[in-house]
Amino acid sequence: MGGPVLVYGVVFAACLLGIMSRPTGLLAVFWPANAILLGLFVRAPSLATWPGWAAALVGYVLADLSTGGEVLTTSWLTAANLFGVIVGFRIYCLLGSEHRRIGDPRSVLYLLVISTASAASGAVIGANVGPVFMDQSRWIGAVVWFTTELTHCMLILPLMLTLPGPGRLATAIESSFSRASVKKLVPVAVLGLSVLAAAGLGGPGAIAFPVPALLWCSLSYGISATVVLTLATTLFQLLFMIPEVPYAPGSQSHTLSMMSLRLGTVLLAVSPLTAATVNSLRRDTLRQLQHAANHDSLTGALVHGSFVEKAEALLSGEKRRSRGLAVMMLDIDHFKSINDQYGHAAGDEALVTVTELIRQNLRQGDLFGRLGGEEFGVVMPDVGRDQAQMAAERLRCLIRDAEVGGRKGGFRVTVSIGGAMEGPECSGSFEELLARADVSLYQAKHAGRNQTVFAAD
Ligand SMILES: Nc1nc2c(ncn2[C@@H]2O[C@H](COP(=O)(O)OP(=O)(O)OP(=O)(O)O)[C@@H](O)[C@H]2O)c(=O)[nH]1
Repeated sequence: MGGPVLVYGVVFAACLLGIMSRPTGLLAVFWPANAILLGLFVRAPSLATWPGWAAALVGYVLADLSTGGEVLTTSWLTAANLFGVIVGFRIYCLLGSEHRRIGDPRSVLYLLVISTASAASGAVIGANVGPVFMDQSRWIGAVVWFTTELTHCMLILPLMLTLPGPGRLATAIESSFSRASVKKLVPVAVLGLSVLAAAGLGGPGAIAFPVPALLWCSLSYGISATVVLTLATTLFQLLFMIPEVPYAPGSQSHTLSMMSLRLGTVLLAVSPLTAATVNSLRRDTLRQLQHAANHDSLTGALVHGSFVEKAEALLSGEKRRSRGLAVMMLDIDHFKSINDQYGHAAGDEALVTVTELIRQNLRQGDLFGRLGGEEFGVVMPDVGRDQAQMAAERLRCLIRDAEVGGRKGGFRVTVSIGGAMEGPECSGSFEELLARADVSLYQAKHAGRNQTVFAAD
């Protein structure tokens, strides 16, 4: 029940907004209802049920009738509005979900094609606005309807499809402010300057002045921020910068020239939006590649190189803290015979079990990685020797008591642990610390395995 009520409320409010911009007896200048309804249904397809469409119809009709619309005019205007939205929505249903949130470089082009199809469909019925509202031909009526609808779709749909939900929006704004710096604000400042320069200099080419700055913004910020900046720039241009055309207002040539300028202004947004999607896809791919390069595919733990790199960074930061830093090496005992006895897959399962146990029992800020084969490394910053030894023993006992592969007759594994401390009395590089932990591990193995040995300071 809540869905249709929401749809009705949104359509009714959007229509009232449009009607407010409608001079008496003329066509509305701003009509966001169709693009908003299309965006709502594309974003939340579960709302596009029969009751949802019926609620939209009631919203259109009641908004018009309650503000003095005549039944016949209201009927064909509503038919034109709804027909355009239905066509747009049906085409969107044919596309993958990534295009519904503008997550692919082709999404903006699809958006343009769908907006064109939706606007053209509505214009077939909406062409009547020519003779009824403008004292012009149906052809001019169709052009005006088409241009107005396409403009609104290209302005409103990107925002509706990319705006994060309320929770994510608050987090995104918070993190943007926390990461904001003067350097990061340069592209948006240049955009502001180029818009001002365009407004100041004027002329037919001025609408393209902000495009380079918009492209810079699209390469510097995420897709949502680019959509907002593009929308703000385009709206500013549409409201304050459309140049005069050399035709008498009200003439056919004047109407066509104004529509052409309006369309050209909106279509300039295609490049920055496409660049933003390409850039955000590139960033996501890089992030995934970086994660794959830094983490072991079986256990998800850091690989040797990344572990050492992060440990060295931790060690250089640690020197400024009060307590020591512990480095431990954990090695599964007789792992070769586990593989031989239970099979390689069971050996892998043992590696995953040990990884999970270690990971779950470390503090936030501790570092953990797989050094190779059945050998793991742990760095605990800001600990004393006793505390580190206790933590190592606890890990050893937890691993000893856990069962691997319980479903088809499980088995147990043990680990030997070698540790070394870094502190005021025993400083050194991470390489030296790891070498001392390795010697302790060797001693633990030599002394019978399943035990912890810490190097003397
Ligand atoms: N299942 C599995 N086995 C691995 C993996 N990486 C290394 N191994 C095996 O781990 C075994 C390590 O054997 P060793 O170095 O002899 O050590 P160990 O048998 O644990 O003996 P100690 O360390 O002395 O207790 C080798 O048989 C490797 O093939 C892996 O990713 N999965």
